[in-house]
Amino acid sequence: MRELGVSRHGRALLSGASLSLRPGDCVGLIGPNGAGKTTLLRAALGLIRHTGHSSLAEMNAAARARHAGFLPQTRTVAWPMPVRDLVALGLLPHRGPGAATPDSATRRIEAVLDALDLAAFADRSATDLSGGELARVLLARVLVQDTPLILADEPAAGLDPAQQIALMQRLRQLAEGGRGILVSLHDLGHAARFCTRLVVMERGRIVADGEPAAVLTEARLATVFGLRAGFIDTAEGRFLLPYALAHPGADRAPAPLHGA
Ligand SMILES: Nc1ncnc2c1ncn2[C@@H]1O[C@H](COP(=O)(O)OP(=O)(O)OP(=O)(O)O)[C@@H](O)[C@H]1O
Repeated sequence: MRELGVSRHGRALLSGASLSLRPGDCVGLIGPNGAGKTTLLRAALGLIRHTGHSSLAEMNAAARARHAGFLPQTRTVAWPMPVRDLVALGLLPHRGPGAATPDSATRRIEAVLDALDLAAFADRSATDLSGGELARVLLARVLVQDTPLILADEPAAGLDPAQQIALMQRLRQLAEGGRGILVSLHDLGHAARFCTRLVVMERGRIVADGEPAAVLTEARLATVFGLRAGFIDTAEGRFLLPYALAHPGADRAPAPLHGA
């Protein structure tokens, strides 16, 4: 994408966003609430009105669905359909509605359900799942779509800690297998650990793009995120752990509770 911009009611929600996603990239899109991460993902996919250039947005819907899978932040399932059928919808870009599911596709669905520990849910209604279970089912639908690019908007939200790590490992593995991943997330520790590259957004602009260690500096953590963080060294590497507000007393700090 080049110089992507989104404005609403005279306010710029996204300005001058340029970014390329290559095979092998696991790019973490990070930034405080309201920084413009969802806006960038949606504009990149052509889902909202924008200015500038995005190669995905310029494709027709069928071609785009073969190029990029999208996991939106909202996880609404309108119909009480079985999990297996919901996941099978990921095949539509490859075969068209109503076509019979070939054996290879059925095997792919079963393999993805197994890989995400969802086999036991396959016949359950998707509307009867817990939030974290549904999140995994929607990821399964994107994986069945089998696209070279995956854009995911806060896919870790609502997952338990083990599932969050499993998700981040999976996204990293997919990148290592040659896909391009662009994932928005708030856990800076996971961003630093699992992403090959981080793009930082602040007030609708990309303010940094590079390797995690170069991007997550003490100064940036303080100015962009309002955080102080430390590093924990373990046998498996170095981990970033935010532990305090950088500016206690500023508007990010919680107001005191009277009478508590
Ligand atoms: N249709 C719209 N009209 C007006 N403002 C909007 C619209 N959509 C989003 N915004 C505003 O644009 C800004 C960026 O929103 P966006 O959802 O992209 O942020 P985000 O970085 O994904 O935030 P979060 O981490 O909270 O999910 C916010 O201030 C939001 O209120």
